[in-house]
Amino acid sequence: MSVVEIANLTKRYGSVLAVNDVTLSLEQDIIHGLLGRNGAGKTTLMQLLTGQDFASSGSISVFGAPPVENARVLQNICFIKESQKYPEDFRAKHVFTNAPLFFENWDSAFAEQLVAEFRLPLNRRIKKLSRGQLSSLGVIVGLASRAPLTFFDEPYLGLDAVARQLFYDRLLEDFAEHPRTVILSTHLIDEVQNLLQHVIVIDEGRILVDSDAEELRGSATTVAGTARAVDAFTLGRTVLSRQGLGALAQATLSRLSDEDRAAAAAAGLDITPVSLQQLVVSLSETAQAASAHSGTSAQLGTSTTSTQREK
Ligand SMILES: Nc1ncnc2c1ncn2[C@@H]1O[C@H](COP(=O)(O)OP(=O)(O)OP(=O)(O)O)[C@@H](O)[C@H]1O
Repeated sequence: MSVVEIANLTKRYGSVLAVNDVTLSLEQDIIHGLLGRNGAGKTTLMQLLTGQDFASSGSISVFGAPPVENARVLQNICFIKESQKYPEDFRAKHVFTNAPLFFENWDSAFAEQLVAEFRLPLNRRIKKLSRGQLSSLGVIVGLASRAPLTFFDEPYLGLDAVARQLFYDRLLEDFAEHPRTVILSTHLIDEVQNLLQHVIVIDEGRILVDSDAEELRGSATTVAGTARAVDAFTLGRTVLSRQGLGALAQATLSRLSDEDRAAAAAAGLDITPVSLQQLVVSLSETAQAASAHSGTSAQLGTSTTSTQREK
């Protein structure tokens, strides 16, 4: 069942198309990754979905209704973002005393546990918190709110590696016990790749990928070897990216059949699966090249459309 349905959604800021004709649905109780380069449109999309901004055109349905000024919808949403504003003079503890008023499923014991684990100083004024501590505060609210629809927009700027791992661990554990729909926007793709069940890649406001994460992981392969062997093998196939170094080269290709693999191995090529991060980079590069070539926003090559939602 889908929690979010958007159709032909567009958001313009003057001449900037921050979100460009996006059609998408988000399934209930799934952890989604929302990935893309700086300025791709991730925050704008989340602002539209959380009723913080109006669309220029298109439709949005969240829990069956448009989110803007819709209390029934908004009370089921938690949006954690770096730019969160708190009342002047608020201390961290005030956030936790107020949170149950906003979040029906708020779990105070879980919040307390997380405060201890993240070592968040409760009595300190929020404006005095370090960047990482401020991120911890957001992450704790996002987890303990147990909102049916939870958005994390780059939630961990400034968080150290230990705290980030803690976030991933607690998210997965708590999600297992209390499934909900999560949208996690991040640039740290390698770190979260095993956390994500569904991956959405946005570029210049358009959806490049909308795919089950497992399917996506198996959807591309890198072959490496002599440039001559790589080029012979890739001739006639869709190449997502190619790097060369002197007489050596490697190319990332979309899904290879068993026969393709055997042929690559017979040609002396090394075959390795592509990480989600490499894949996102390759797809973004392909899209950019296509965009530059056609003068319009990119569509992926035919062989990668299997990773895109059927429209
Ligand atoms: N209020 C605004 N006025 C004008 N342009 C805006 C506004 N908000 C966003 N934009 C532009 O819209 C585009 C999408 O921005 P958005 O913040 O959604 O990207 P993002 O994917 O979240 O980027 P990042 O990863 O850098 O946070 C960018 O080109 C940005 O400059």
